[in-house]
Formats: sequence, C-alpha cells, structure tokens
Amino acid sequence: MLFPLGSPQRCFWTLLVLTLMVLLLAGLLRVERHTLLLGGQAEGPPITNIMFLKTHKTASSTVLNILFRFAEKHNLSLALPAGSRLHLGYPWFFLARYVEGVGQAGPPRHFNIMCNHLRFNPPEVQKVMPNDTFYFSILRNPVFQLESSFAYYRHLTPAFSAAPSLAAFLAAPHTYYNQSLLRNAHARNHMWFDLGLDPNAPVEESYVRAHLAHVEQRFPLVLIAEHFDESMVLLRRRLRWQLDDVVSFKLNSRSRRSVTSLPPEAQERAKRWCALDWRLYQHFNRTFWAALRAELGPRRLRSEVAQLQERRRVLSALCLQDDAPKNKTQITDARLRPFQSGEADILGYNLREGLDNETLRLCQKMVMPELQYMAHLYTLQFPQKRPKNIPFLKA
Ligand SMILES: Nc1ncnc2c1ncn2[C@@H]1O[C@H](COP(=O)(O)OS(=O)(=O)O)[C@@H](OP(=O)(O)O)[C@H]1O
Repeated sequence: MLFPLGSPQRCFWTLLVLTLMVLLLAGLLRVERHTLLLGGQAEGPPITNIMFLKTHKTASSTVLNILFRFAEKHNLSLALPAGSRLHLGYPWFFLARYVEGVGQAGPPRHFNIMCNHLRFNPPEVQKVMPNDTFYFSILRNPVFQLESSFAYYRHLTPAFSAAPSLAAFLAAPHTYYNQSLLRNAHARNHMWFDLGLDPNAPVEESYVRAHLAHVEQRFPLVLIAEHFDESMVLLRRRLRWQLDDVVSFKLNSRSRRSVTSLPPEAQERAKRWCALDWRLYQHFNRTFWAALRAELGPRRLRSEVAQLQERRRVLSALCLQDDAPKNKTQITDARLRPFQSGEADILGYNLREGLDNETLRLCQKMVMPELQYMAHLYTLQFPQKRPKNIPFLKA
C-alpha cells in the first residue's frame, strides 16, 4: 500500500479520482444529450410560426415545398396571396392586404407560415405574423443566381431581353439597364432587392455594414444554397423538426442544356455589377458556417448530412421514376409540370407507377411545383373562395 489509511495524501487522491469520474460522467451525459437531439428528439415543441423570405433563384422553391408540406401535415395557416394573385405583390413592397383573409377592417389576422415571393417590408409583415415568428431566408452565390435569373427572366426583364447574352450584358450593363424600371429588379442585386433594400445604392462601406447588420438582426438564420444539405441540418435544429420534415427533392432546376457557365472575367464583372449581393453573400456565408460550428462539431455534421442524404435516396427510390428529373415534354401528369419561363428548361418529376395511396400522396407533395401546391393549399384553407387559376396548366 502506497499511503496508509486516513493520510492526507489518500484523501487527495480519492478526491482527484472522484472529480475525474464526475467530469467523465458529465461529458458522457453531454454526448448522450446530443445524440438524443440528433435522433430527432429535439428539445421543446417544434417551431410553427415562420416567415421565410423567398429570394429568387436561390433554391427557395425547394424550401417552400418543405414549408408547405409541414404546414399541410400540421394543419397550420398560411399567408397566401389574395384572390387570383400568385405571389404577394412582388416586385412592389409587400402590403398586408395582399394576403388572403386580411381585410381592410376588422381585427388583425395572424398566420403561422409566410413563404411566398414578396419584397420584404417588415412593418407590413408584422401585421400578419405573430410576435414570436422565426424569420429565415436563403442566399446563393450572386454569379450563379444572376446566371439562373438571366435564363429564367430573359423575356420579362427589359435589361435582359435587350442584351444578346449575359456576357454581353455584363460587359456593358449600363447600355441595357434602366434603374427606374421596377421590372429590371431581376437584373441587379436581386437578393438585396428582395430584402427590401435599394439595389442601386452606392457600395459605401458604412451603408453596406449598417444594412448587413439590419438583415442579420431581422433574420437569425440565413441559409446558403450551395450548401443546401448543411442548411437543412441547421434549419431542422433551429426549428426543432424531425428529419423527414426537411428531406426534399431538388425543384425548379434547369436542364443542362439551359445552363451556361460564365467565363472567369464575366464572373468577376458579375461580382462587381452585383457588388451589394456579393457583399451580402460573403457576409452570410461566414455567419452560416459560424452558426453551424457553434451548433455541432464536424463529425456530427457529416453524420447528420449523411442521414439526410440517405433518407433522400430512400424516398427518391420509392417515389421517382428512374430516380431522375424530367423536362416538360417527358412529364406525363400535367399537374406535376413546373411553370416554364424565358430560355430555361425547368425540370420536374414523374412518379413511379403502382404506388399505394398513402405513398402516392407523400410523393406527389414532394414533387408538386410551387404554383400547383399553392393553389391546392389555397383551396384547403379557403374552400369558399374561387380556386386559383393556373393559366399554363390549361394550355
Ligand atoms: N436542393 C437544391 N440545392 C441546390 N440548388 C437547388 C436546390 N433546389 C433548387 N436549386 C436551384 O435553385 C434554382 C431555382 O431557384 P428558386 O426555386 O429559388 O427559383 S424561383 O425564384 O422560385 O423561380 C435552380 O437553379 P438553376 O438550375 O441554376 O436555375 C435550381 O437548380
């Protein structure tokens, strides 16, 4: 025996061993708590009051599909466009009266989820969303966002239709771009515009910093389209949702035929032309990774991303014909054909044949394009109103 019983040394070693055991136990408990969280048993009830600022050409229709499915599953109310409208007043600033069910008179009406395209206007949004609403949005690298916008809004945006190509537009943007036309919103700092800010403001440091701080204050979570799966991991944790709630298929994508890659010098021009969006993207790309790091370690992140991707693989094999997106001529069910625009060849999906009713319903919702799904939810929420008319479905 090294130390005789009762000696101070023995007390010291006993205390040390006990302290180490307590620390070890505390560590194990922490790991256990994390594991529980990841198994889908998030702490607290799921968040159900949500405002998603649906920026353009940023994977936002895929996020909207996730929110629509959650709303339908939990019977939550949606702030949907009033009457025959298909969006919430875009490109004009959002007004509460653009929402169905919000009258000029009478008590204020609140909704659980707002996620259709709108130009952000906080005081008006607050009129229809509860005080405890969780605000989030998504951004994409402005070079790719602009390229996607150019293909999609080619015929709707005067600045784009006047230019022979995006590279030509970027070589001399002021030749084509008239900033007084609201319809040119798609052509410059589109995400900055969607946030309700001035896309033609001079890129002065104090202005940019002040507005980035405002956006960060208003949106505690900003996702990044290039890191979609990591974004879903973070979103799920923040909303305290289940894994299946954030599994999705890629919606609104273009066929390879309609994607053009800008040469490096045109990419640099795009960053300069959309300098406000570029600053926005750089800033929120940093905050996104900082938020992920604060939330979970790299191993845990890899494991959650892998779980999400595995679930997507399973659902894709269950739901989709050939596991692959299809162009409009290949999609057999007209209700699943996405809206086509400009020079973009927008893809959708065919479902596998012979699905049982419950699986069919799940799969249909996962691939249902935005307008059709919105029309479906509008009829569910306002059965007494005239159903939404989706003109291209009749063509
Ligand atoms: N999951 C996921 N991950 C990464 N990227 C994705 C995802 N889902 C959609 N997309 C791409 O987002 C583009 C469509 O964006 P939106 O749905 O926001 O467009 S819209 O404004 O609602 O019309 C469109 O980009 P382009 O194909 O470059 O046009 C989609 O391919």
